[in-house]
Amino acid sequence: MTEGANMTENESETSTSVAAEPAEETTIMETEEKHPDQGEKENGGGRGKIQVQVPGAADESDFVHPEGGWGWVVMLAAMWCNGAVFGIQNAFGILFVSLLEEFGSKDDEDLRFKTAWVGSLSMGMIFFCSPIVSVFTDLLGCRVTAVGGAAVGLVGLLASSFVTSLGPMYFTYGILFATGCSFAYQPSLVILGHYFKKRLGLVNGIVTAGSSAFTVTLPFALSGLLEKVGLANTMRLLSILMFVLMIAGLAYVPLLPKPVNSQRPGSRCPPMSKVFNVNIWKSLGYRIWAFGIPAALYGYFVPYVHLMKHVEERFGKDANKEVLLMCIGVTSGVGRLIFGRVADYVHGVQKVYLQVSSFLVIGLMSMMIPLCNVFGGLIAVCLLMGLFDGCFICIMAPIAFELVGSQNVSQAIGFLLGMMSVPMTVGPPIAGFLRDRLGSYDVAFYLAGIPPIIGGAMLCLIPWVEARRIRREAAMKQMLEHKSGGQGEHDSVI
Ligand SMILES: N[C@@H](Cc1ccc(O)cc1)C(=O)O
Repeated sequence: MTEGANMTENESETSTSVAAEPAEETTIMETEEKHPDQGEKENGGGRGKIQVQVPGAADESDFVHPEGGWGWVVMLAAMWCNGAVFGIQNAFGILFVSLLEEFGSKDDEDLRFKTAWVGSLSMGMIFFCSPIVSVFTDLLGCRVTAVGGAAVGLVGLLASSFVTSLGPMYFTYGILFATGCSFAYQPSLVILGHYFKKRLGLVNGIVTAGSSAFTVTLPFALSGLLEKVGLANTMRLLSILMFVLMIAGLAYVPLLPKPVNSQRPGSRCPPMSKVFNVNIWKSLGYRIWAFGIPAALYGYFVPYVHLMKHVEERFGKDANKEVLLMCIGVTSGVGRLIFGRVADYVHGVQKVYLQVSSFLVIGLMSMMIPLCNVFGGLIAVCLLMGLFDGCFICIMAPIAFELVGSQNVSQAIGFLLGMMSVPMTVGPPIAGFLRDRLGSYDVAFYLAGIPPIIGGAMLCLIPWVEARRIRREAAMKQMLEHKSGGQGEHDSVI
């Protein structure tokens, strides 16, 4: 299906593209719970990141989305946001090498373990804050949240440039900068639903390609800068990206009317049931998914943090290591487009198998890293890793739709993002610890390949559980029909 172009009425109402939680002028649509098989029709292919936006139900039916105009400026601003936030995170491996050199002492036994915490805390915080950011976006609106978040991120990054040891860096880069990024990121996805309805899939695809574009270019820029101006000045220059992000946030002029049902009368807060939606937990399939995905991600951020250092150790300081990040960025972008489209042709909850295959390939590729003794091998590994990384990301929203139905999808994804923060945070320090103790990264990369395989195996239960649920529901329905039919006959006799 062409993005956006062939969306049905349903699809455009509940686009799969953006925002994890009901946010400003955004609420969960009060549509009827869809049968899991119907969900496929509504998910519109689910491009890009794994958030879902369901724009405000209030008067949205009367609201005509501009499908362009200022919306294109908003799209560019959101693209910048996606790129700046995840481009910097994805290129952490380059900063990591520099942090080791600048802050580390050769005799520190835990050098890589301690340094990896900086990047992994940062990546983890972005996800950890997700559910909280949704509430803020609800209360303060997209623009204030995004601009405020970018300002905090800017302060965090600038402060990091003045820091000369790891301790404060955990706070400035790992907490402050990342919290700001999280607050800037989520509204950038929510706001797209104010401007686009029919084209939301396409626009979201372009916006998420921002992360791939920055992942392709930033590593080269960072390496050049680190060499020429040093770590502190490089961070100061990176702050410019955050400054532009702040300005970009000003573009998020809200258009949708505030939904009447998203707040209690006389209160600025949404009702508790909107903040904590327990419906998602009723689906066993979702419960398996919400634990299987995080279980698969313990190794996810390990290559982003440690691959650059591993390449230096194996191929020497002059190896063109940035090319590897570039490969991941390129194929991840391509993967999002290809697999987003492939997902449209995969029936219902069977889409989970696409994610299972992604994890299998990502896991195997991670295990292949230590086996590559020629640089070309690593390039091949990174190309494949990126491709299936793109698949895993773009298939998230469609699967959430299948498992919990359109009205619960934003909560389902918001919670999942929060859960993902744990493996994202602990994976890289464990890999660093293994490298510190064992003298090479080999075991770390072998082990990083195991969680995706275990998590993937867990996900294989989902189609089976869902098929069983559908069978039971059908039997129940038949029984009820039978009963009410019998009742009718009885009544007529009387
Ligand atoms: N490497 C991923 C990081 C990521 C993973 C999951 C997400 O939901 C968002 C971002 C990217 O650049 O896009």
